Amino acid sequence: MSFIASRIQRRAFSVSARNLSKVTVLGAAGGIGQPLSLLLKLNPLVTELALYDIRGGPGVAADISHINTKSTVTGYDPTPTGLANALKGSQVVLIPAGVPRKPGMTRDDLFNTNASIVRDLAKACAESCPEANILVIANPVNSTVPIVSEIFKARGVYNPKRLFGVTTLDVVRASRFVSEIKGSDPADENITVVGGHSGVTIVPLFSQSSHPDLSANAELVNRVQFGGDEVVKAKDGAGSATLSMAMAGARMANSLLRASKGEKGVIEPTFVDSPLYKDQGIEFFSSRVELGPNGVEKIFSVGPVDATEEKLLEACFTDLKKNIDKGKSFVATNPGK
Ligand SMILES: NC(=O)c1ccc[n+]([C@@H]2O[C@H](COP(=O)([O-])OP(=O)(O)OC[C@H]3O[C@@H](n4cnc5c(N)ncnc54)[C@H](O)[C@@H]3O)[C@@H](O)[C@H]2O)c1
Ligand SMILES: O=C(O)C[C@H](O)C(=O)O
Repeated sequence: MSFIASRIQRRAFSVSARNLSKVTVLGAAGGIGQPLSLLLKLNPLVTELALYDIRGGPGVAADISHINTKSTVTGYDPTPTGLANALKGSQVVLIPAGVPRKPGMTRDDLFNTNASIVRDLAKACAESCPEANILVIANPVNSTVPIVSEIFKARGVYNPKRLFGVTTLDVVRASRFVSEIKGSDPADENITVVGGHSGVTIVPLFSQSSHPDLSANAELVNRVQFGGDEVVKAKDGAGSATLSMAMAGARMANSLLRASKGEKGVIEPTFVDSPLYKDQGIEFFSSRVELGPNGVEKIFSVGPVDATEEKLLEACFTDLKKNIDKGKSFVATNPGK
């Protein structure tokens, strides 16, 4: 083959490789995993969908694979080899694997079960797809994201631009709740929510929206901070938000895929390794983040806040720091196999 022909062939390969987007869901047979996988199957940017769960992955995959969109769908056996194959070549890995809350529980009450699930899945990711974008949905997000970072660091493959705690549901809720009050279209309500993803660590910044008066609406602020509890209570022991979460997770994955294809100006709120409050010992923080081909492109600062929001941020910092430290020390004391 001539030099030019081989160059053309190599270029064609790299262009088509760039157009291939394998997305993996770990926990694909669960309450979130199933509708999330369905929404990903409907996304034309996804070319290959890999579904893994400790039970039921192949069944969900067989079902979804009959949907007549172009992507291929494969369900993997719950074995180390199945997990490795599900992850190999993946560009985006979503992790909703883990137990959900029951009424009366906080997200932190899930730590004892979910920390080791996420730790072990993170090890598999570090091994099989160290360059993938990892989107952590499993709670408590404030602690599970630091767990993933510690595992990647220990293996020398940590890239802070590729690790995301999914906090999209908080802005989805905030815009919906505001629209209910204002009688507006939620699509027109852009509400910034910063901090973390549990209770008082969720800080909506209504002063930055087109309704600055709403920052004084304590009931609304509380509803955004504890929106998850509303669903847990209504489901009465049958779990937490799954359908709205699937929509939020699919939106975040879609934004990452769009940005990875070169689209500019794609911004999502997400819990990332962030410089914003590192001087106060807070290593991860959710704020508006511009996404790009390398994952995190730009982390926006919180911006101006009013006196009420200043107090909310103070309460957020105290809890968030504890949650992050808890995740980090878990890996130090429970490194697993
Ligand atoms: N980030 C958010 O905004 C947000 C929103 C809603 C729920 N969540 C969290 O997402 C998690 C999942 O919620 P759900 O309602 O889908 O729960 P679920 O119990 O319905 O589903 C969890 C799935 O994970 C699987 N699983 C467990 N261990 C696994 C492992 N080691 N490998 C692969 N799969 C494994 C289970 O078999 C199950 O199918 C919970 O921790 C919940 O708190 C987060
Ligand atoms: O509330 C929960 O436990 C699930 C999730 O974090 C949510 O915000 O709905």
